[in-house]
Parts: sequence; C-alpha cells; structure tokens
Amino acid sequence: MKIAFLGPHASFTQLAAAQLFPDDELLPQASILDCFGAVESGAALKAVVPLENSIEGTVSMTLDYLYKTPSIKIEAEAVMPIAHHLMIHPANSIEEIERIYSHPQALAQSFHFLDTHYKEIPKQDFSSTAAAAKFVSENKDSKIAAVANQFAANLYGLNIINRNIQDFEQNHTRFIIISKQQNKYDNSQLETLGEKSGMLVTLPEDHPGGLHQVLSVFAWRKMNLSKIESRTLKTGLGNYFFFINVEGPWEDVLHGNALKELESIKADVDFLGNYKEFLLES
Ligand SMILES: O=C(O)C(=O)Cc1ccccc1
Repeated sequence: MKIAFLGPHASFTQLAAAQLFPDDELLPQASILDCFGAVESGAALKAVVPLENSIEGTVSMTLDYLYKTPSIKIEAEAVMPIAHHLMIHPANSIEEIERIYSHPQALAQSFHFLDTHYKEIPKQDFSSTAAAAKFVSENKDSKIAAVANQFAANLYGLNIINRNIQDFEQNHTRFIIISKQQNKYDNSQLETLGEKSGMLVTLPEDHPGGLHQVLSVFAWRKMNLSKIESRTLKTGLGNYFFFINVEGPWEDVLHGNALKELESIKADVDFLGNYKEFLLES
C-alpha cells in the first residue's frame, strides 16, 4: 500500500508514518497540499499529515484542505512527542550563521529559545524541518542553520549545536491518517489513547446565537467536545467553518440524530469519521 507523507526523509511526519505503516511504501511529498493531492488522485491510498501541536496549535493548512476536499476523511489520529534541535553544516561554525530555516510550526515551537539566543538572525519558513535540514546540507557556503530532529541531523550529516530547543518540555504533535475510504485504522502494536469523531460544521449564515444553537445540539445529548476550532472560510471577514471533535465511541442513533438536527438548523456538516487515537514514540 502506498502512503504519502510530508517529506522529505526524516521529517517528523515520516517518523509518525513509519510507526503507523511499518510494512508499507512511504511516498515523500513536498507539501501538505501534495499529500492531499496524492490521496485525491489515487497516487497514494492514504497520507499522514500534521494536524495540531501542543505549543503552536492547529496546522491551518491541514484544516483548510480537509474543508476543501470533502472526499477525504480521517482514519486515525496519532500523537508523537517532538524534540527540536538546531543544526549546521559541519564545515560551518555557529558564530557565522546568518539565517535559520525550518517549518513554521518548528520555528514557533522554539520561538523563545531562538529569540533569546539568536535574536538578530533572520528566521525563514521552509516546507518541513527535514527539507530545511537537507537544504543546509546542500548549501555549506550559505551560512545557514536548520531546526529539525535527530534523524534529519544523522541522515543529512549535520552537527547539532543546540539540543531540545522547544520552548516547553511537553511538546506533542497530533498527526492524522487521511484517505477517501472511510476505513477505521487499527493497530494492536500501538498504545490506544481513546476514540473520537471529527466533523466540519458550517453555519448557514452569521446570525446571533448560531454557534450556541450548534453547541446545544451536542450539549443536551451529553456529547463531550474535546476540540472546537474556527477557521475562516476566506469569503470575507467574519465567515467561519468549525472543526469539532466529539469524544468517545459513535452511537448511531443518538449521535446520528445530532447530525440530523444540525442539518435541520441548516448547518452544513462534513462528517470526517469516527476513529482511534494512538500514542507514538519520538
Ligand atoms: O516539518 C516536519 O518535519 C513535519 O513533519 C511537520 C512538523 C513540524 C513541526 C513539528 C511537527 C511536525
């Protein structure tokens, strides 16, 4: 089975994908959009992409593409501890560094460290931590550094100059497996943390009490929401869709009726699936 992931090799997403799919063919992609594209076109059956980080919050690109691609659903979530290191080409020394590259989430998760120790050095977004590390390895004359993981340092032959630079010790990223199949992924080798359902809800129009109406559909049924995130619809200021997680197993009648009630108040619901959440190793 072909599994797309946000690459290149040694990205955090690959570390997650390798644990979720140890026996499958992993296809590195240049961006989160390419991961969705690979699943949509059928080039890959599934993809692994980051959804949320405990320091920096939601990966908005992933939410946006879930919204834009209704054929793509969620099969599982997996949580992995994240440690960031600052690394340079062995031919360079840290005093010479003129720019630091990484994935925006990694730069944000290490913001205070970088601001304290490398305030004057410009930081620049890259498509992934591993792509930044690879770029540093290929450009020894450019005097650049990357924030990436230990595997990227090893694979791309870089020297780690500062270890564990994430601003909080408890740094976890939640990844999702996406596919068009709506299968439920399971893996007895991994620790299961729980079960939940995901959905995208769009209100019919911006009107007073609209969100309250949506939330009350869940509240009186005692459906516990573990995440609710609003994201702009990009049709103008003030227009949003909501990503909602409901904790626990899906009960067809009770929860199915909740979806029907949401439809009856003219909310648009894209049910992304009922799936398990797994714990991965770093
Ligand atoms: O850039 C990577 O290596 C990724 O896989 C995305 C990411 C970035 C920062 C923390 C977790 C995942």
